[in-house]
Amino acid sequence: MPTDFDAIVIGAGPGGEVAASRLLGGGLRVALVERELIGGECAYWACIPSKTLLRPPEARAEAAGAAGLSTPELDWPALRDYRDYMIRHLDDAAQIDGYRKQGVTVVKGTARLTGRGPWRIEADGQQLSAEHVVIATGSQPLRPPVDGLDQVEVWTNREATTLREIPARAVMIGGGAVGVELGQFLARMGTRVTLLQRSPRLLTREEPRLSELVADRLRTDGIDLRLGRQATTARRDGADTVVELDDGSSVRTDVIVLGAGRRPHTDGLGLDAVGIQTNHRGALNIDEHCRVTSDGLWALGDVTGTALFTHVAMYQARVVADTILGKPRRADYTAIPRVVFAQPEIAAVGLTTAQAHERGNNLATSELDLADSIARPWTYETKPAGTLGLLADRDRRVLVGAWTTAPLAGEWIHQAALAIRAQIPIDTLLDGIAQFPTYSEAYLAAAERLDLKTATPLPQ
Ligand SMILES: Cc1cc2nc3c(=O)[nH]c(=O)nc-3n(C[C@H](O)[C@H](O)[C@H](O)COP(=O)(O)OP(=O)(O)OC[C@H]3O[C@@H](n4cnc5c(N)ncnc54)[C@H](O)[C@@H]3O)c2cc1C
Ligand SMILES: NC(=O)c1ccc[n+]([C@@H]2O[C@H](COP(=O)([O-])OP(=O)(O)OC[C@H]3O[C@@H](n4cnc5c(N)ncnc54)[C@H](O)[C@@H]3O)[C@@H](O)[C@H]2O)c1
Repeated sequence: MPTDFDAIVIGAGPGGEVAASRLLGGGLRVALVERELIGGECAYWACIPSKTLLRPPEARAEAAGAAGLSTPELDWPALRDYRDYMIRHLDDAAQIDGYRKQGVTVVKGTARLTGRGPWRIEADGQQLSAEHVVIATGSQPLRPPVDGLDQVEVWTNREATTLREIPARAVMIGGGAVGVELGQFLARMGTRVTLLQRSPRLLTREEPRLSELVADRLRTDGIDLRLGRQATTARRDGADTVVELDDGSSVRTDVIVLGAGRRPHTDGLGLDAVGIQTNHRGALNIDEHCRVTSDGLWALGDVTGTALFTHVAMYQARVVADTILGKPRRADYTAIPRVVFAQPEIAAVGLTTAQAHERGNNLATSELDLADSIARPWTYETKPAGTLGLLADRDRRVLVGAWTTAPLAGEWIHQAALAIRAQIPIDTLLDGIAQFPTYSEAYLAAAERLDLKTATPLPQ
């Protein structure tokens, strides 16, 4: 049966955009359906504005820490203007125009699946059919179960990243990447921040030692960290919001900022109508080619719940497009870098110690205080900070994990990412030559500390 398109991509975040562009490049007839803005959460309310906002306070702290420099002033209106420029003033007219000129049919509206064999969708009053449908609808913020949350001022990542004025006080709920980045940003802009983290440590998916170092950093920034704590209720008291915690204490604030995780976005997609179910986390199950079904339904990015990063969404989009275009490839999620853009940067890749033990690695670990071991921290700042941890498998003599918090860590973590993904022998790393004086020299120093001979007992 003839179809309107070869492929319809639902959702124009970073994942959907890469899929649409690659499928178009492969000569297919492509429709891109977006209910809000072309560019998705990442471009307007997540990665781009948050990293734009974080850079000036980072540069300011770096200047203050470099010899002979005085602390530059932060100019909030100028930073806010640049943030607005970076998020295109929430206007995607140029993007729509660009796609249409390239030959993509752009439909602005909420897409709903209405049938299969061939796939049919409805969006903006139009019925479209295609051989392939790619679902790239992203995720939405979780609202924690706090009584009275609807009665007080609450910011999700959207309000927080498009903020116009810096609040005097904020209660941040969640100590993951969003909580650490936005919490530090607000604190450095002068907000009195209280951060509530349900777990006993920050960044729960990372090495506990890294969580400890990050907590110390945030406390130095003046953030009141409440670990192992949750809000139970929130209420108004005059101009204040009062947040009550599960230990009986309370905090007065101007705003509550949510960074308590996200859930896959499948509401209203019409999955039931075509017999598709989500898994227990609300995500779409996919196979190694990112197929939801074998008859042309695909999914990628946050909606798959794989690892909620833009680089993962774009990687899956490349896997989907190549497979549709007849060059099948399997997604391999080994060694995805995980960077939190705090100051100093926090970066990790591969397995944590607990994960490595679970997988039966014969594990060797090392931890390096960068200032004790290499020169770059001292030429970089007067009070050098930074730590690198390595995890290696003794039997295979390869790295299986790395974590660090240090200046520019988001850049040089990629050496560990490549070493882990390509299983580069430790002996090659031990024979490596890094430019002097750079942070990259830390890898040799940390690798030399790995005890690759004796077995470590498994934790009890
Ligand atoms: C504050 C914050 C900061 C972040 N910073 C980073 C970072 O620095 N680096 C990083 O890698 N990741 C970061 N992330 C995560 C990153 O934003 C996501 O992983 C990424 O946006 C996922 O891309 P996606 O294409 O899957 O979905 P999205 O970017 O969420 O895009 C999905 C699109 O689908 C549309 N849509 C949904 N349903 C429908 C429908 N039925 N019909 C039509 N359109 C629909 C939505 O409107 C949206 O535009 C951050 C997240 C947050 C919250
Ligand atoms: N730099 C980056 O790449 C970057 C930046 C921001 C976000 N992200 C992505 O966005 C996703 C969402 O980030 P996130 O930080 O919102 O989620 P997250 O799942 O990483 O962390 C949420 C944290 O909130 C805590 N929490 C949950 N409910 C709570 C409650 N009621 N009270 C107190 N604490 C509570 C959890 O224990 C958890 O540690 C992440 O998966 C991350 O990959 C990436």
